[in-house]
Amino acid sequence: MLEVRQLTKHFGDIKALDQLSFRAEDGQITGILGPNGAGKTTALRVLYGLLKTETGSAQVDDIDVAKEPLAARRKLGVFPDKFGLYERLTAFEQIAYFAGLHGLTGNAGKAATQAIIEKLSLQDIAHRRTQGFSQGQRMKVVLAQALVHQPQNFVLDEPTRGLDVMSTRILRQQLRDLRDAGHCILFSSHVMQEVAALCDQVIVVAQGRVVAAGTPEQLCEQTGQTQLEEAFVALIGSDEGIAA
Ligand SMILES: Nc1ncnc2c1ncn2[C@@H]1O[C@H](COP(=O)(O)OP(=O)(O)OP(=O)(O)O)[C@@H](O)[C@H]1O
Repeated sequence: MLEVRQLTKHFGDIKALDQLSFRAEDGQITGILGPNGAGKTTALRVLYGLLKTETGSAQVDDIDVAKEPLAARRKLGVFPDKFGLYERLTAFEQIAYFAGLHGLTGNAGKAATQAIIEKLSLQDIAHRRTQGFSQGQRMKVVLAQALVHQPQNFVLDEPTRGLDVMSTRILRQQLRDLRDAGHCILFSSHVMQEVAALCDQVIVVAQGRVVAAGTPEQLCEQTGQTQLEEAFVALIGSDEGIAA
């Protein structure tokens, strides 16, 4: 479970978060949908423990992120918006390195690495250096490194940006599998189709505030629309910065 309560954050004169509160439950895929500059990335950075706010708190399961950042991070997998690989390392070494960062070293690290490699069907490429990997192969290695410590919660910032169709499909299926296994998935997006296709719950954010929250069907009902895109326009009064 992931929750933020009453977050306010300024960057100079810009109010990036304005009393932002939302909750993402276990066993659900929750999408934060909002136009450019709405505060999505800022909110996720607070959950990772990378950013402090002027007011409010962030919670990962029963842990307060500000008070116990390391404990919170152990329960969190993060799929970054831009990803790089250490190209001199093999996929196995890269994933094992991240296992080590989460305290899984020695045999425990190797076992965890082997387990996620099998889960994501990476056996064929596990012992190749990542230099020259296709985009789909790279994405799977990054996914494996984010999940190697078996976090209960998984946060992704615009996960499919720049991914090809095949990689996007693989990633979406993984998110559904994790959801079905009872994990909490939270991702940000400004791609309407992605949110409509994947999310159990949608949190619509604009100008650092939640303007609506509910299932895609509830948001449509609430606004008297049949399509999420139209519901979104009705909720925030514009579709600027949102991709169909
Ligand atoms: N480090 C920073 N310094 C100054 N301003 C920032 C910083 N980080 C974010 N902002 C500002 O805070 C606001 C919210 O930004 P944020 O990146 O959270 O939006 P977003 O919803 O993720 O947008 P996008 O969809 O474009 O990625 C924006 O006006 C942005 O310019």
